[in-house]
Amino acid sequence: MPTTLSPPYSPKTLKHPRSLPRSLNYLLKEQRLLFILVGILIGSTFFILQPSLSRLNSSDTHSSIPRLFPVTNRESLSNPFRGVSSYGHGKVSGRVPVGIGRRRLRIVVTGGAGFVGSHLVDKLIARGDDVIVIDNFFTGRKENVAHHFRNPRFELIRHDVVEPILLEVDQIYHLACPASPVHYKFNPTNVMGTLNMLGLAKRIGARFLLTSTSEVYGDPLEHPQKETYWGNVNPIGERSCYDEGKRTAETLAMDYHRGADVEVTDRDIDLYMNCHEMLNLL
Ligand SMILES: O=c1ccn([C@@H]2O[C@H](COP(=O)(O)OP(=O)(O)O[C@H]3OC[C@@H](O)[C@H](O)[C@H]3O)[C@@H](O)[C@H]2O)c(=O)[nH]1
Repeated sequence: MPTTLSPPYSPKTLKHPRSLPRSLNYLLKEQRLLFILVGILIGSTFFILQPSLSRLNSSDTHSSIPRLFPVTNRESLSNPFRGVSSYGHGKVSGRVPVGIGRRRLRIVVTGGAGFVGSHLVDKLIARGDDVIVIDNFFTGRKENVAHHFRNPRFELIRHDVVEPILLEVDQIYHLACPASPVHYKFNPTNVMGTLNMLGLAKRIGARFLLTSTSEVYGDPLEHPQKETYWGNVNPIGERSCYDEGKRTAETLAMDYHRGADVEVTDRDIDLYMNCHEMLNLL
């Protein structure tokens, strides 16, 4: 065999890995480094300024809405969300870059055909969320929400919250409650209804807002009532089933929070007549 023939296979010579000085050299050539630094600077300025600008905008829009009552709420005892970022506008604590808008939420409003509920529904729909109203029309009226009927983001279910219901939502605003003495005497909504809705919140991991009332303090001896005040209550009076019902609902809500990690907040809706405020609570 002739020895001059070249071997059938010659291994490829390995490229030298780029050495550090060569990479630096590449970066420094043609002012590439300068361009990178300017890019980083522009990017960070944008992300730093953007949240402050959007905060400015949102406070502008809020300023036209008068706060009807001082915000002395029942928060410090019962709101485990303090310090937790809220989905609502104006309270967003994280920085959300432009283009990544607020996620559209699916929300249940029980008692959404009532006075307070229907105004809350208007606000939620205007904010861009999907809203399901559950109401048995005990005291509420279909007409209160009729203007949303053609909106695909709105649903109305005739249902008594005293019976369980299964829905997939992110938040539950629980307002269903017989509000006048003639009605609330005969109705276990506050206990059974709240229990069912808390059970739902627990199963699907939804946040829960309970609309309470200053009547839980009974005939208070302190004015205004502080979070730490427990009230002066009459458990056997004419109106007691309303107060006791709401108190039980609060107890249940806190038990579900402590025992099942349900994120709850309960609010004295007498002080929170402004639905705009309520919107930012969950
Ligand atoms: O068992 C019931 C009772 C009542 N409801 C509904 O719940 C709604 C209650 O609305 P109302 O207009 O009577 O009362 P309001 O809107 O004034 O107050 C309501 O929201 C704020 C809460 O603090 C009150 O306790 C609550 O009743 C009605 O639409 C009623 O039909 C139920 O769906 N199920």
